[in-house]
Amino acid sequence: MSTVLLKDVTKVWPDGTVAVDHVSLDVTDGEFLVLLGPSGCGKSTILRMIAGLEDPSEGDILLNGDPVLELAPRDRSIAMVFQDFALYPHMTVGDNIGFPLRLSGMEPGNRIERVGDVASALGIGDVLGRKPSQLSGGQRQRVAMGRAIVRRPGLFLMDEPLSNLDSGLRAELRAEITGLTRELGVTTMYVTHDQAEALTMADRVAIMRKGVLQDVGTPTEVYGRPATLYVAAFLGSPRMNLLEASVYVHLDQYVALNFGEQALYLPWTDIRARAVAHYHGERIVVGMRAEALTPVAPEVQGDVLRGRIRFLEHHGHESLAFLDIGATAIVVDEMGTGKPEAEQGGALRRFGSTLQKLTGRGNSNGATATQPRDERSVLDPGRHHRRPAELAVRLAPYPAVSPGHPLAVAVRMDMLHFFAESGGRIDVGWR
Ligand SMILES: Nc1ncnc2c1ncn2[C@@H]1O[C@H](COP(=O)(O)OP(=O)(O)OP(=O)(O)O)[C@@H](O)[C@H]1O
Repeated sequence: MSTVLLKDVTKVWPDGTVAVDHVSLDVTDGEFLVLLGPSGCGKSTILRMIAGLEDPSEGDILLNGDPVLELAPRDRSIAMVFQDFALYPHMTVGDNIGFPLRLSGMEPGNRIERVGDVASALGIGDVLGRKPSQLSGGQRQRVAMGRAIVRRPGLFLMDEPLSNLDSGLRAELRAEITGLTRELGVTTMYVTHDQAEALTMADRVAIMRKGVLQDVGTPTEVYGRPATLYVAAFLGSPRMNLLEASVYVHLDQYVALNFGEQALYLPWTDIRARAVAHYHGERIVVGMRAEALTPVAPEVQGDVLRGRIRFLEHHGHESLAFLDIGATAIVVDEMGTGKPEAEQGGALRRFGSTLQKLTGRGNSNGATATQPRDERSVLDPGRHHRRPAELAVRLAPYPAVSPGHPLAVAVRMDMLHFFAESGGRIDVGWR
């Protein structure tokens, strides 16, 4: 049983690369936490620091409340599995799995029993007498996992253990890994760049970008209410539609989100309207996932966007239509600091200044209206770019439409996401 606590941890390599940038994270006892992010974002470095293989440049890492660097390696009770694992080729599967127990001096009878239990939990009980060369890739990876977990570590660290396997095997092993770690109650940190893997396996997902922790939450939280534009863009398939909108406030009536040729209206009674109203006269990014969009008959009015199908993608169980709606899409390459907008300190100040603009007087919540415009984070063209939007909409498997057809889609306003151009989420009380 283990807990892990990272307190403001930074890792700067000697060449100046900041691999991990002030990351704070806690992993509770028995939790399965997935570290998710693109290649080079610092995931492996975090695991290696927790294992005591690298020292943090700043900050503390506590294992069960004790600084990890003060613990002797044998007292850490950590097992690690990597993408490139090496089995002992001359040993049988059983001997490979049992090797750590032999090293620790466990008596052969107990050893054989423990190896048998682990092997059958991993579905390799029938190949214990084989050599690694006589196994499939998936079986070899199971042996590597068995060898890591057989000592019953308190903490299991896995670094992309499935990335060399084909997709069918990956899906199968995902379920086995989560089943096994839950059964054993072992705290697990699992690194991957595969968002589907993260969302299906994790109790909680921690999403990283360029060494910075962007968001931490259950799969439902990070998918349903992503903290930053980057997280919104990273999670989900098809990707979230991210549209540039200019905001216009009609006080006490609605907040108009203008997408160019058409608009949506957030009623003033909507709890998020006031947060979005801070951006009166400015541009924000409105996110809508395909599940927030439902094709409707052309005559339907209300919260509807209309466009023409540019192209269709057939995925077997569904089709995706990509609509030209005369709007501008934001394509995220790299986004600002990735900190929630509230932490960037702009939201309250901007609300004050917006209300002043609208009413000519100060606001009622006591926020000051002194934020100069040029202090704001602005769109950095090097970090994300715009292009004509192709709104992804889900259709039935064999839709009775083809490219060029007009299509109207009803928009679930309660499923919209609002982000500042600097990348932070702007609807207050967002989770
Ligand atoms: N020993 C090292 N010396 C210098 N830079 C390093 C070293 N190890 C890693 N880095 C750099 O630190 C950053 C983070 O690397 P890390 O391996 O933690 O990323 P990652 O998210 O695990 O990537 P991947 O998914 O590709 O393994 C990268 O920019 C990488 O090039």
